[in-house]
Amino acid sequence: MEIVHVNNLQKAYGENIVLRGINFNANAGEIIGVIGKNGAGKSTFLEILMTLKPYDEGDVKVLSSELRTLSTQQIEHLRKNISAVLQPTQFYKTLKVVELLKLFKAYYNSSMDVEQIIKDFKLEPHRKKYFDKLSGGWKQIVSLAIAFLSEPKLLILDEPTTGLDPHMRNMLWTYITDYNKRTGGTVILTTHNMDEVELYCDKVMLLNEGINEVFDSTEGILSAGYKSINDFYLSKVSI
Ligand SMILES: Nc1ncnc2c1ncn2[C@@H]1O[C@H](COP(=O)(O)OP(=O)(O)OP(=O)(O)O)[C@@H](O)[C@H]1O
Repeated sequence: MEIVHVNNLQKAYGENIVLRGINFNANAGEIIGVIGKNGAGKSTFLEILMTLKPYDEGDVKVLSSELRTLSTQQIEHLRKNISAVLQPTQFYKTLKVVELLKLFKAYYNSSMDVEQIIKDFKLEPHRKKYFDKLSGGWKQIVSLAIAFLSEPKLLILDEPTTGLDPHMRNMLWTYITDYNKRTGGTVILTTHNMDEVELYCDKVMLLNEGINEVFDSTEGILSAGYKSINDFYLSKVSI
């Protein structure tokens, strides 16, 4: 089942043409890594999928809805089935971690167990701390835990592991892959860590000069003769 379908997507900020014709699709249950150098347009692409940014040309279908044709109400409905963690946030100043998780559980009407989430994300020592007072990495972990709490069909993560220590990075990837196996949820993420892409992603989209220069399975790329995804990236992308 197709979860996302993108055809000839184009997006400019004024004179700066960032996306020049992206073709992309994500099927149910896939984990897809979007890679490319700083400023390539990865976040812009994810924000469009998340219905947070308008685009200039092309078709973008998410969970069978063509974004351009949706009313505000339909967009709100669609957003309930998508979860996203974009760049780390500074809100929720006055709530403790456990209160935040309970609040979002109620908001999403989620059947997930908050105590299990606290355990899975190693949040026990931080449960009574104010979100505002957590370190950057732990804020990110809490934001990720909240994203999973909605049991989304589509999860969009912008550099989810940046700033996490190796144990937390490992914990997050274990959670993502388990979630994906358990629920069949689709995950689209950006990262600059090519080892993670190689280990955990089914498919890779390389954004370069505004187009999807490569969109292939991780295995397909490796079987083309590259030693690693890092090797592939360095060969394909110039500074
Ligand atoms: N709101 C905005 N207004 C104007 N230009 C923007 C805006 N957001 C992004 N850009 C520009 O669009 C281009 C792509 O930015 P984007 O953040 O999508 O890239 P990225 O691949 O996610 O980069 P990075 O890896 O550094 O996070 C950059 O040239 C950036 O300056």
